[in-house]
Amino acid sequence: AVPFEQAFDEVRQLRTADTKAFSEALIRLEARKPEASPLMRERLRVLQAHRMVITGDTAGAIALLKELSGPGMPDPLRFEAGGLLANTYAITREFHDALQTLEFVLPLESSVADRDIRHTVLQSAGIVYNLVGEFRIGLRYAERMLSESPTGRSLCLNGNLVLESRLGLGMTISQQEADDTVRNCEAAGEPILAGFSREYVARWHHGQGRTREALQLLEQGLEPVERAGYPILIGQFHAAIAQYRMALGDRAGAASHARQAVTLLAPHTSLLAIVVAYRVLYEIEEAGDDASATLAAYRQYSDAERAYFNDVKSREMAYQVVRHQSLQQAQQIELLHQKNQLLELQQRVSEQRAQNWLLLALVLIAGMTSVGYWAYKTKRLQVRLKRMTETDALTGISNRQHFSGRAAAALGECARDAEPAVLVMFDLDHFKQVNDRFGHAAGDWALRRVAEAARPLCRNVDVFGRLGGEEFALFLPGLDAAAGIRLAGDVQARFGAIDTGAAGYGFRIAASFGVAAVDSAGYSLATLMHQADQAMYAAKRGGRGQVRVFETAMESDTFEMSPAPIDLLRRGQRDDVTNPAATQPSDTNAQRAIA
Ligand SMILES: Nc1nc2c(ncn2[C@@H]2O[C@H](COP(=O)(O)OP(=O)(O)OP(=O)(O)O)[C@@H](O)[C@H]2O)c(=O)[nH]1
Repeated sequence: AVPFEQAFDEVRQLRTADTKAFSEALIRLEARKPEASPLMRERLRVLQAHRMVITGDTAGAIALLKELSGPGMPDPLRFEAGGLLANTYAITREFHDALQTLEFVLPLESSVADRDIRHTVLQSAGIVYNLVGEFRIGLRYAERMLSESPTGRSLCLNGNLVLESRLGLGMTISQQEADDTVRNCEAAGEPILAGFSREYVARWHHGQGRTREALQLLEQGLEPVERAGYPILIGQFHAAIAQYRMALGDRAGAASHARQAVTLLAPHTSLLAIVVAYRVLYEIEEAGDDASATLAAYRQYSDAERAYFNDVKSREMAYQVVRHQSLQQAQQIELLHQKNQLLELQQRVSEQRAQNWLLLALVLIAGMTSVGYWAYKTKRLQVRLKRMTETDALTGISNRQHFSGRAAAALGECARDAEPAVLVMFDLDHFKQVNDRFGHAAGDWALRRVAEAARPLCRNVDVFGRLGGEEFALFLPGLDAAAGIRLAGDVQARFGAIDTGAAGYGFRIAASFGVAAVDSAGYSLATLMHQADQAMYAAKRGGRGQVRVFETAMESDTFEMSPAPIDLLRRGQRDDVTNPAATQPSDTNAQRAIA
């Protein structure tokens, strides 16, 4: 007999290709359980959960998969089981749970070396994101997997994911792509997946006005799909055939297929295919002269349509609920809120001013106490508002504007007393990947931890601010460049100690630091900021995770590389110039920073 692991892989490959053979082979494999390693035994349970899903015991599968993807289990197992769990939730239409499961499952991808397992889970993720209307994310997963040259079943699934996402986004598809996808699925011996690809391609043909081709494609594919025995897919075929026959004027054929679709799909009230089938039946009745039959058909059609739209809405809602709001939105809201408060305050102040005269009279009677109270309240409001406009909403430290104001004032004092001063600027490394891989909420979490980590190292006279995005600055009056370097090192060490596990992820936080002191910049904040930025830029270019002090050579460096003005280099273009990794996703540095 073949070794257990090999037998296991063979059984696993059967799971969608031939469900009956899969169930039988799984029973034989279960008998060999004593030979299996502890991890393989748990993976065997994942396959058992898969069988439960196939046989309709989704509740049993969910309970088992929750256990297998639980926090105590090894990461690769959690990943594999969690992927199937998300998939199962999608089948039971619990999209909120599906998305929440993916939130913890996807970051575990790096713990799994086996491409097939990784792709299986990423494909489930792609399918779920498409189901909630996030086709762009689905497409991104599919394209990422395609870049790893999948074969067989995986190639077929990815092709389907690409077609589904592109159709969802209203993008174009090439004839070649459409043909290849169907052919790849057929070649993989996956009749059900081949059926799905035919269905997508037919939909595309129909959308392009080639209804005859769409019809032919489905009619040719109907027989193998019926043999594969997956009722939803067979129903979808019948519904689409009915729709296309109707469009081509064949009412009798359309009616017969529509009825078959309704019979097969009746338990799944929120499918688009059932809406299509009912619409065909309604259109046929409408052309006849039986008014009450027309009305009855119309009711069924409109009920189905309403159920479908409600379902689409609730899926999209699930995504919105699970996805944490992006910072930009949050900041915009915050800004509006602050503006409102300012207006409110201005109004209140002017109202209060008007009332002050009246108050004067009252003061004569009520005494000074009430004036004091009034002034105190106004003052408190003003102070609160001032604080709000000065701080960065996410991290609670100074925002760019306030930082600049305070640093300029402190620098002025240093100039007057001929004291040293140093500016330390830093920018988190590969932060985009934190957002991309773990979501904006994780990125926000990291930004807050970063501010918290650096703040305790500041003295009262120091100014600490967030300049924007993942860029921060510390202004240290009375200190020189050497002290700035030391501080940068201490801050970096504290970043290294941040436990991202607390946020449920595993990534490393590091930054590139640029230091500039008044020895080189003079007492101009603009020059200090510019020089610290140049030094930080050199730290990025030098491999990130380092501290660099400004040197005049850096200045000329920049200009040699590009004649663009500094400002332009600062925004966006800098990556292209200094970080070839930006265009090479396989950059090993980038991988390491996240791992
Ligand atoms: N979560 C979150 N992300 C932010 C915020 N502000 C900026 N970002 C993101 O920070 C990322 C910055 O990316 P890049 O400028 O490409 O830099 P990077 O990925 O850190 O790479 P290097 O700086 O070159 O090491 C972008 O993805 C921004 O969307 C924020 O307030 N919250």
